[in-house]
Amino acid sequence: MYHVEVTVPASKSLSHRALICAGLALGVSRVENVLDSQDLDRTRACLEALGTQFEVEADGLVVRGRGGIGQVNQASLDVGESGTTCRLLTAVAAAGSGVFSLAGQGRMHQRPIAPLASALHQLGCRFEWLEADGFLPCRVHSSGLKGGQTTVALDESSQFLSGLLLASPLACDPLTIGIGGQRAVSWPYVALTLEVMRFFGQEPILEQAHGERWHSVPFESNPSIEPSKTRFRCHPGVYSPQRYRVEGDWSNASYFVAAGAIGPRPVRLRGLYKDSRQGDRVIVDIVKQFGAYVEWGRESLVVAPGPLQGQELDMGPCPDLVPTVAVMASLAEGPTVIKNIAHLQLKESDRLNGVANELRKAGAEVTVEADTLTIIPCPLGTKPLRLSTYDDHRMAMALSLFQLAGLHLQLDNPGCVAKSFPRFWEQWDKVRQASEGTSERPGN
Ligand SMILES: O=C(O)C1=C[C@@H](OP(=O)(O)O)[C@@H](O)[C@H](O)C1
Ligand SMILES: C=C(OP(=O)(O)O)C(=O)O
Repeated sequence: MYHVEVTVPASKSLSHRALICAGLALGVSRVENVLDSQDLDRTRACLEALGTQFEVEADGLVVRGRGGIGQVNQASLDVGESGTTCRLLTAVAAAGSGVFSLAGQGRMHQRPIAPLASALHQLGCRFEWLEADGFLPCRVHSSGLKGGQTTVALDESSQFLSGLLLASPLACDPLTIGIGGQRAVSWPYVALTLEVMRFFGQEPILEQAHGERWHSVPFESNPSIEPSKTRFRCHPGVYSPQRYRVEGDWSNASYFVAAGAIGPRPVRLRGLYKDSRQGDRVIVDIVKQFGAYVEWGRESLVVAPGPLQGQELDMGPCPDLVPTVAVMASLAEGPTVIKNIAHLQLKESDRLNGVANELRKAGAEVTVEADTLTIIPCPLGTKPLRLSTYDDHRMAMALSLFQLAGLHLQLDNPGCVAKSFPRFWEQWDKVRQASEGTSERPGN
């Protein structure tokens, strides 16, 4: 059957991490195929404020790092709406010496950083909250990280730990990072942090407690983490400059994987790495579980529609896929239950309630409990549908899947995709035109 073919952009998470490690390295790195998006602009600008220099090349960036942060005196970091920039670079900046002013935009001022601040406080930094305690804007006063022992709670975000790990080689002394709280959400993202750190020459050691003793263990992306029995041992060191190529983004691939699953046309995706450590690679297993057909070629993945059946899923490790899967579920047969996703409320929008609201407008029956979303598909209406993106890129991209069910969709802010995928609509047009034979976009 005729395929629609799309190329996915570079991984957002890996781009952030590669720029940070290259920016902290001593010497000149090349980071190829870096994601070009609003969030990465923020990470680049913040690293520049901390002393890293960038030059644009044909296929990426030349990055001149100074071997850490050092004495900065004063620096202002505007993290925009990027949680990853905020959490990762707050920890990295705190490894320098000076006063670091941090501010963001929009929803970023309501997304927590208190658990990270508490962990950094244990290492000698002081946070001055400028509006609400535990939220941006704030100032970090630091004379460097002293090493020793700290604990970070990961019930709300894994990014706190990723930040501490990235900063750990810059501490004066060896550092042990314990995991506090009841559970560790979004754990596969920690694997990405470790993978990029290792590439740039630094390797924190994961340990688990067995009785009284701690043992070093290999990192598994999907274990059931017992926070109090998990810790990282980190050593001071200097990142070494490297040539790093960013692979494709599985979170942003999810809209096209789901599009293939929903149909009517199979979708061929290029630019993805089959054995990626990105947790959102699990979208392939999820659509298969729903009933779609998936086939890997040498350099591409083809997803073809099947009769989709609702499922029960734990999506704690892969929160960014929830809007995608929720829309697909409302076009399937039978109920879908998505569990362990309380942290969805802390994203660019409250995605737990936002997804529920918009799916209901489309005709699905949706229940939200503390950390669970239940979706019962109902016949979709035929009237033009005006849906809200909440200025959230993942809401915009996921909701566009409704067009494949023949809905005439209007989105209030389609431009918000620029946060992670500025060329989304170009790629999406191919899918939509193949399904509808029109050239109309879901604009205002
Ligand atoms: O570390 C990262 O690159 C990310 C971690 C996840 O956030 P949380 O750990 O806050 O769930 C994810 O939602 C975000 O898009 C990217
Ligand atoms: C939550 C996201 O990103 P961030 O936390 O970096 O804002 C996302 O891209 O869905």
